[in-house]
Amino acid sequence: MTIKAGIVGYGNLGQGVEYLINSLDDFELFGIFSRRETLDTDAAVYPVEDAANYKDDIDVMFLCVGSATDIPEQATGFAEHFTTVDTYDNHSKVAEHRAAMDKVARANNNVAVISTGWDPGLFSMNRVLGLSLFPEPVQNTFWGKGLSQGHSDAVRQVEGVKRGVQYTIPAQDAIDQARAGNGQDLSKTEAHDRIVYVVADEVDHERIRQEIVTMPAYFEPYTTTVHFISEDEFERDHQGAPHGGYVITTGNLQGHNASVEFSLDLESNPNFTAAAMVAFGRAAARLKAQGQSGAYTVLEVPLYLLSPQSLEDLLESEI
Ligand SMILES: NC(=O)C1=CN([C@@H]2O[C@H](COP(=O)(O)OP(=O)(O)OC[C@H]3O[C@@H](n4cnc5c(N)ncnc54)[C@H](OP(=O)(O)O)[C@@H]3O)[C@@H](O)[C@H]2O)C=CC1
Ligand SMILES: N[C@@H](C[C@H]1CC(C(=O)O)=NO1)C(=O)O
Repeated sequence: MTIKAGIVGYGNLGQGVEYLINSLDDFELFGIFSRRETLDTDAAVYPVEDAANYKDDIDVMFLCVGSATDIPEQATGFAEHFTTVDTYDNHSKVAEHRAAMDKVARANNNVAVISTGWDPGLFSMNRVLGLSLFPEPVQNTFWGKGLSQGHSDAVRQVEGVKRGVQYTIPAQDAIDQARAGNGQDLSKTEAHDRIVYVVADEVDHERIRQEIVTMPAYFEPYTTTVHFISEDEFERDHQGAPHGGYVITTGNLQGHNASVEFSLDLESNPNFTAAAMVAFGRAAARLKAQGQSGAYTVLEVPLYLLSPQSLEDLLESEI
């Protein structure tokens, strides 16, 4: 089965998805749907407002737009016409997003796999797995040091921000405590600092700083530092998007300690997120082919559907 893919949004994530779709044997790229008329790509480019005209040409539409505003405003409109995959990562509103996508996807006999990527995504899967293993599990999640695309997108949505990125810094002593099984009293908000770099006109600096540090869900619970820099400094010092993190779960079984750790070390956050998104896109196409409809988080997608191999082959080689 060759999966015909569309991409909405040609930012960091959209470019990563394009690379993967062009690299994989079971996908082919129909085109890219953008708010901009010209993009630096060899792929066919279409106005995003015309997307519904191509509903019969695309098996899976990858929504590579921002989570701060784009997904809440646009995703259900795509789920009306397409089977979709998104990386929505405002954790506090994932259940709300799932309900909205489920209603539209079911009404239109489409599948919507939401909040894919690594957190939410692979970290979510590993948190649930770790918590399922022990009577009294102790679990901690750490991100970084690295560039959060979601937090950077949220910064860029603040009026007056011309360029913006956010780096997440975990406290090493907190990680050490979690690994030693002493993470029960750790607070994720106290265990991480958030550092933001912004290019903006000086007259807007104080307002922008306040809007960022008080931004609910993204920054308000954390210690956040905002630096204002020049365009030249931004170009010089803020290229690339490395990231990573850990989900650490410890527990005791009849007097025997156990520690379970899932870690990521990413040279490119967007390329890895795209890899997770495309694997769930493969699952979305299969769920649709099975006659399924509605919204699915990563916790609800059978793992084997992500693989390019058949279940039979996986049972032979990977069980
Ligand atoms: N769940 C997870 O683990 C992860 C989730 N994410 C999510 O992915 C989302 C997208 O991240 P990312 O791709 O880095 O965001 P970008 O800001 O790079 O792209 C988002 C959108 O902005 C538009 N855009 C990009 N560049 C320009 C430009 N130069 N001018 C005008 N518009 C532009 C694009 O739309 P258009 O082409 O129409 O202009 C694009 O769809 C994040 O908001 C985050 O929430 C990211 C990483 C991990
Ligand atoms: N969704 C995140 C992926 C991870 C990174 C992160 C953080 O640094 O706070 N939280 O979740 C992203 O957009 O990069």
